[in-house]
Amino acid sequence: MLEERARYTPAIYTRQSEETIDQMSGFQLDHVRILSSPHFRLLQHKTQLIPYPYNHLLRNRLLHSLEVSNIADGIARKVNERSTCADLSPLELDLIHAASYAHDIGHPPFGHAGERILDGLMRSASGFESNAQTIRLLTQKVLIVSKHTLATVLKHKSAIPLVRSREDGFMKGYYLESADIVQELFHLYGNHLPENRIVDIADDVANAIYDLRDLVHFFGKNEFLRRYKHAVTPSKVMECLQFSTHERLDSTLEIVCILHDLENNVLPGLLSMNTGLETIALENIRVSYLDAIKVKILQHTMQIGLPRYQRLQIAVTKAIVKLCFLDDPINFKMEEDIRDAIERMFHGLYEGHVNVSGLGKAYLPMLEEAVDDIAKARAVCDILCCFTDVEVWHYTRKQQDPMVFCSYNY
Ligand SMILES: Cc1cn([C@H]2C[C@H](O)[C@@H](COP(=O)(O)OP(=O)(O)OP(=O)(O)O)O2)c(=O)[nH]c1=O
Repeated sequence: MLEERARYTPAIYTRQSEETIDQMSGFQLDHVRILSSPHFRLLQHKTQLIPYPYNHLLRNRLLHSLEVSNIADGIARKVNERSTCADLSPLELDLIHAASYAHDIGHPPFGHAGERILDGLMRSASGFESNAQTIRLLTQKVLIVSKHTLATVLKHKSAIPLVRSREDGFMKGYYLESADIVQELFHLYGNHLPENRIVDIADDVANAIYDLRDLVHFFGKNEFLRRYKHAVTPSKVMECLQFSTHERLDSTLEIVCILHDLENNVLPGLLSMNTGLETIALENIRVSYLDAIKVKILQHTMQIGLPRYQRLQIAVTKAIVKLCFLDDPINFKMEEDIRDAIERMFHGLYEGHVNVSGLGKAYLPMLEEAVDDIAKARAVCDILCCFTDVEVWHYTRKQQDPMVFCSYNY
């Protein structure tokens, strides 16, 4: 199975399936291709927020992609109601679903932690960035999708320079190798594609709804509350927001209101430890975001966005996740172990030593075809992204299960 993953090539269609394909819209085809691609399936074994693969109550990247698709669908339907009134053609829901499913397929094992570690290893060759990797994957004849779907998935507007110094921080962008196609996308679709905006908003909203739920399930009610009371104060949230939002904040008053709203209307349901009440709480937040979506149509162009309160709500939730989990010694310790595992696997692949059961040496031809060291390092990243969190962990930890995360004290 791993062998198939590393060497995945597009399906060869029979005459009969070609006819079926002809009957599908281009976006339906994109949707089906992504749904059936191994890269999409692998997301079920990649970290979303908490790298704790055997806790099936926590989200993984696949579940997150489904959440994004669901929320983006809700936003697009709302937009379509407005466009019908304004005599504009409606947005294609298949495109929205295809792009939502595809938006994270470039993520490596262990999600953002894996991304930062690979970026460090790739500093002399443009680094590693998940959205750049998604665009690479979707433009490499590995998983062919339409340009419109590609433009919907593209997150960043500038290229990552080829050479970066060790001291440079993590950089978002697309790889220079994708510059021509990205320019073409800007030329064809401009900078403000409504579908792109919708998937972006849905991505943020999905995290704002479900990240807190993950924290409650990971820590348990009492430990979550202890951390929340200790770490989440209006001034600490304000401090986090200064780095993470462009919104102007003059006082902590708005933050106090948002925290109050969250503590009274969202947390009780999440902390009830009652599936029914939790579902209602999650559904209420989802509906409140969808109701808040603003659609403006000006001279046949569409502006889609959330009001300031909801934008701040998203930023405050990110801050809570950072204060209660991402900046916690538990997470730093996990990241240290993940660093060790990813670095060893990267070097093992580069040197051609990796021989985990199922993969064998199937990846060697990909390395042999690389024309120089930079191409070889990029091929190693491609191959590494075909592994799951647990596989990387097992390769370097002599089959020791990542359940060890369980024993971390908090
Ligand atoms: C920055 C960061 C985010 N996360 C989680 C929090 C959210 O669930 C999710 C997204 O966080 P975001 O900060 O919204 O990151 P992003 O939008 O750049 O990335 P993407 O949508 O591609 O994931 O990742 C981590 O687990 N570790 C991190 O270091």
